[in-house]
Amino acid sequence: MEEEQRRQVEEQVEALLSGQGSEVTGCDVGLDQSKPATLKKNVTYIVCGVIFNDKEEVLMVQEAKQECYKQWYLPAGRVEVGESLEEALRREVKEEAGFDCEPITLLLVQEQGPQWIRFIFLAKVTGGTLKTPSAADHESLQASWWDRQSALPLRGRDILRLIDCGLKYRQDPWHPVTLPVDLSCRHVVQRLVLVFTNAEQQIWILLVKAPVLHLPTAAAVKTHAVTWAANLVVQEAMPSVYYDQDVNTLGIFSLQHNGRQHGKTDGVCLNTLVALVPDYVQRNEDGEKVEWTGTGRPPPVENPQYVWHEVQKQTLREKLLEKTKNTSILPIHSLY
Ligand SMILES: C[C@@](O)(CCOP(=O)(O)OP(=O)(O)O)CC(=O)O
Ligand SMILES: [Mg+2]
Repeated sequence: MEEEQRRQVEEQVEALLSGQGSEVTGCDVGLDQSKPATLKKNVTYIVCGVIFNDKEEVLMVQEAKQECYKQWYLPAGRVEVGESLEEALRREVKEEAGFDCEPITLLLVQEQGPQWIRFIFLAKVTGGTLKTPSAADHESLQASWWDRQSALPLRGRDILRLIDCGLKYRQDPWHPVTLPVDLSCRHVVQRLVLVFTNAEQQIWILLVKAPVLHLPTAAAVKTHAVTWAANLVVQEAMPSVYYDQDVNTLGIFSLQHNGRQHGKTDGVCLNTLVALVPDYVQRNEDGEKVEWTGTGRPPPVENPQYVWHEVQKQTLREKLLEKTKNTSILPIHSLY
């Protein structure tokens, strides 16, 4: 029975690695500290489009808002109730720049806790016309292609890094195309593929045992970064060695969002790869701290709800080791 469950977990991890999602059926950690996500109440999602023309100029919009009047920014805006992230992107680019667009991939997710998550897309123009000053309205004054060299009064310099992300990805698509998977979720959660690897190329994944073996799912709490949820899991699984570990969220395999039912499916599930790396020291059998040599087994779990599963499937092991080494997955940056 357990063997079958382990096999199923490995199958699920392979599916997540290929960018698929899977239904969020429950939450193991943090649900008591988090409420169902409700757009414009306890979560704000922002979409932002990085769009280039064939001269590698980037599409910019001139803001009409009082607080940033006549300053330039990427087309961006808040997701509205009932929208998918891609629908919000298309709407914002149309309203602010006049173009129809098609998302190519997510480039980056930025977060300041579940109450502010920004999804940056690389996208391409598929129709429409550039918004001119004669079409100025409350959404924007106009749009323009920017050569990224000439002086331009910016609403925020934070977009320079986003433009760089887009340029780098166009030149070298260094992670798989990653677009939101249309699966509903009530909370903002991280489903963790939390791994421990050693110098012998072995790799373990931390699993929760009941009701059946599964990947830990942790709800984001508003007082911490979304990615803090992984720390909560490690703290619960191995409290006495928690402070000797680095919990590194390496990136997102896939992202699930549906958004159609306000207050019921406003959540997001981030399927994340997290590496547990002992600090430069580990403890020996006598509990003394010793230099970690990169060999050996993962730190023992102390909570009977958790168990380490050593990956058996060769192809999965190789894929996970490669992802963990090269972090060739969608990045998530906590701006907390
Ligand atoms: C990331 C932003 O700076 C840009 C998006 O916000 P907007 O103010 O442009 O929102 P809309 O009015 O919906 O277009 C917002 C932020 O939180 O900093
Ligand atoms: Mg805007």
